[in-house]
Amino acid sequence: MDLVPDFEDRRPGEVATPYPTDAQVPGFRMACGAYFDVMTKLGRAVMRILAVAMGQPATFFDRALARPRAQLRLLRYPAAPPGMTEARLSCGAHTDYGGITILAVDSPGLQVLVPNRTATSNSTPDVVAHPTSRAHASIHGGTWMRVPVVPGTLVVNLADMIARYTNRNFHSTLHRVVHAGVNRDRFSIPFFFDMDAETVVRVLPQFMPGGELANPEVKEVYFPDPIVFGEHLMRQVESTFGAADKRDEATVAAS
Ligand SMILES: O=C(O)CCC(=O)C(=O)O
Ligand SMILES: [Fe+2]
Repeated sequence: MDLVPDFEDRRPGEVATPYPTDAQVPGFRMACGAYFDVMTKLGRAVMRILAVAMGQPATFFDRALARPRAQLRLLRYPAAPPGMTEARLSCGAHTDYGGITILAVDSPGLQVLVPNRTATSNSTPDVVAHPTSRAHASIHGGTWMRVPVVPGTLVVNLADMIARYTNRNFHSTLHRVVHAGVNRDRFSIPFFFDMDAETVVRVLPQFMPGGELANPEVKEVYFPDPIVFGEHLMRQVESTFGAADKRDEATVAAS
């Protein structure tokens, strides 16, 4: 049995889960709205910092973020049933699709892959457990690192478009959730802060091999062609949710 999140605000092609009424859960909707607004402000600030880190003016993303694609998900991973000890994926290995994800978690479970650039005998075989990791053909395994829970902090994951702008000098973090053998629920709140779906994304010249910001070890041009973010999004959503049944078949050992 896999432990998958049992609530999120929407799945592709579906309308958002209706909010409970104020009589049912007083203040819930208002709190979600307030959190969304604060995260949008934070998202803009983080993207400005990221722009500077990418050698661009702080305003680099402003146009693409005039109408951001922002989504808040409220996830609950149910506690493992009594007696279940097997380690199974609660959320299969994947990368997020757009700009950044700002994540609040209440308990451990999130793991990120620290990739090897070149093949070694220690390569982790289950990196290919999820269809979207096809995008990671150049990553020859790596080590799953447990992300510590530090009260009062948020986790920021870089997503696919940042890897594209930087020719993978900045990674779009491959991550998964392992919440098994734990007898209490886990809650997490990812806020996906992405550019307008019409944004055209191409590798910045500074990150091309030999470019002034490029790691000399990165010799390959991973993304020769520009893409429209919305098209990437559609493809990834189809491959992720279309294959959801197969997604978590692989049993994983938490490293
Ligand atoms: O629950 C988590 O910690 C991560 C969730 C996640 O990666 C996602 O929803 O994309
Ligand atoms: Fe994610």
